[in-house]
Amino acid sequence: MTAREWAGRVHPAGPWEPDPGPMPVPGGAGFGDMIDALRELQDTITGAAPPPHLVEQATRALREVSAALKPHTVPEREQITGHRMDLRGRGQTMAPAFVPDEWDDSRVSGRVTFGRHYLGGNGAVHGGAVPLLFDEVLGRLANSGRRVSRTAYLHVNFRRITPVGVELRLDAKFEREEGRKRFLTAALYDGGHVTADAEGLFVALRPGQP
Ligand SMILES: CCCCCCCCCCCCCCCC(=O)SCCNC(=O)CCNC(=O)[C@H](O)C(C)(C)COP(=O)(O)OP(=O)(O)OC[C@H]1O[C@@H](n2cnc3c(N)ncnc32)[C@H](O)[C@@H]1OP(=O)(O)O
Repeated sequence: MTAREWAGRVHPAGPWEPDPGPMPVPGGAGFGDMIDALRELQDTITGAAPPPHLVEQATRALREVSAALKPHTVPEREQITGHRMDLRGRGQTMAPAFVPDEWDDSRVSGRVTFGRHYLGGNGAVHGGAVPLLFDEVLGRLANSGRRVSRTAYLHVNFRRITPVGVELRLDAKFEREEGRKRFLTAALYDGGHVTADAEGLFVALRPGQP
């Protein structure tokens, strides 16, 4: 079973928890640990001011890891990152890992922490990383139990700074559907305060549309 076929399996409990079934998981049970280690590395490198000799040592070590993995490069449909729905953040590090707590096909509520990697400045998350998180969560909700759609627009309001290193709550809602158009909203909370909110239009793809 390829990673993409595996991603299509949905747990009876809901679309945010796929049913692994009796199968060897693509990448094995440890794939998520590798991705967590990569997240940690991104945060650590972002925050580090190491001496030059340590920079050279780290560069060599990173190149060694890349060289070991490169022979295992696969086409997109067999790629594991982004397809392992059982893992935090679908097993990718592009967006911060969203951890769903409650969900159905019309709403999801969960937690997220932007690590140091996502720092813009003065303790605030980069203004490009917040829409990335909204697109990830709204996109996944838009497609939950429905035909695949793509983001047509995503409007984001930055209400106050989104702090780095703080656990935040994100609530997202499927508002309505008009033909192929799906309208969704979301808000990101630091305690009782909204730091950013979003409205997105997702358009269901026609057969054969990329
Ligand atoms: C498969 C295995 C996967 C396994 C793993 C699963 C992972 C699952 C988790 C995914 C989580 C990440 C989710 C990320 C989601 C993205 O980020 S997708 C990437 C970013 N988006 C894109 O690249 C989209 C690029 N744009 C397009 O492809 C096309 O413009 C679209 C959006 C498909 C629409 O084009 P179209 O199909 O030709 O539709 P069109 O007839 O023009 O418009 C249809 C309707 O929408 C309206 N509309 C279209 N665009 C707009 C707009 N910008 N503003 C207002 N109205 C608009 C039209 O006016 C029209 O309205 P009506 O006339 O019907 O009232």
